[in-house]
Amino acid sequence: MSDDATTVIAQGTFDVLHPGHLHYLREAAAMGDVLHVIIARRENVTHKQQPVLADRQRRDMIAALDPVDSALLGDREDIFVPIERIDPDVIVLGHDQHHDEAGIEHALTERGIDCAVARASGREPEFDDELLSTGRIIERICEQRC
Ligand SMILES: Cc1cc2nc3c(=O)[nH]c(=O)nc-3n(C[C@H](O)[C@H](O)[C@H](O)COP(=O)(O)O)c2cc1C
Ligand SMILES: Nc1ncnc2c1ncn2[C@@H]1O[C@H](COP(=O)(O)OP(=O)(O)OP(=O)(O)O)[C@@H](O)[C@H]1O
Repeated sequence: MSDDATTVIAQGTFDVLHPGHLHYLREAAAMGDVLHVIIARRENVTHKQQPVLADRQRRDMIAALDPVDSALLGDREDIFVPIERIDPDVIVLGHDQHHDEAGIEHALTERGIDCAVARASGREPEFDDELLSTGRIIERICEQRC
């Protein structure tokens, strides 16, 4: 890849995969030439229930998806460590992620990382019963199989 390639970072938990994840990763990939995806460590998922699936399993599934050039497990302590290493041009936040653009931009500037922060769009269900949320899929499994 040439030096003027645009490098993009997406990130998330990606527990049980669904088409909303694909929508986000396709949109992130379309913002540049190379897409790196950071997979949140289980211990750092504190804003909702922790993932059912192991860190490596979630990473390996994301790595196999077409829009993704590389998938890596996040840092355990400092979310800016992988960003410093990858040195992206754009970080894409998911449509519903609790991180705010201004806060991330401020932290990047403080660390001397020159990088834009963008927000992806959300994808709505295209047919009745399409589930676009890991939490909802797990609820459905519990309702129908437990
Ligand atoms: C720019 C950025 C970088 C991140 N890097 C890491 C990381 O290195 N390690 C980690 O465990 N979590 C990291 N995270 C946090 C997770 O992705 C975080 O849990 C995220 O909010 C998951 O949201 P989701 O469950 O809505 O996908 C990062 C988040 C952002 C916004
Ligand atoms: N329906 C959707 N449309 C667009 N992006 C989505 C959709 N669902 C998830 N994403 C994005 O995918 C990334 C990973 O999402 P995450 O792993 O939190 O899945 P989730 O289905 O939202 O989980 P949960 O239901 O537990 O909140 C995030 O950036 C999130 O915004």
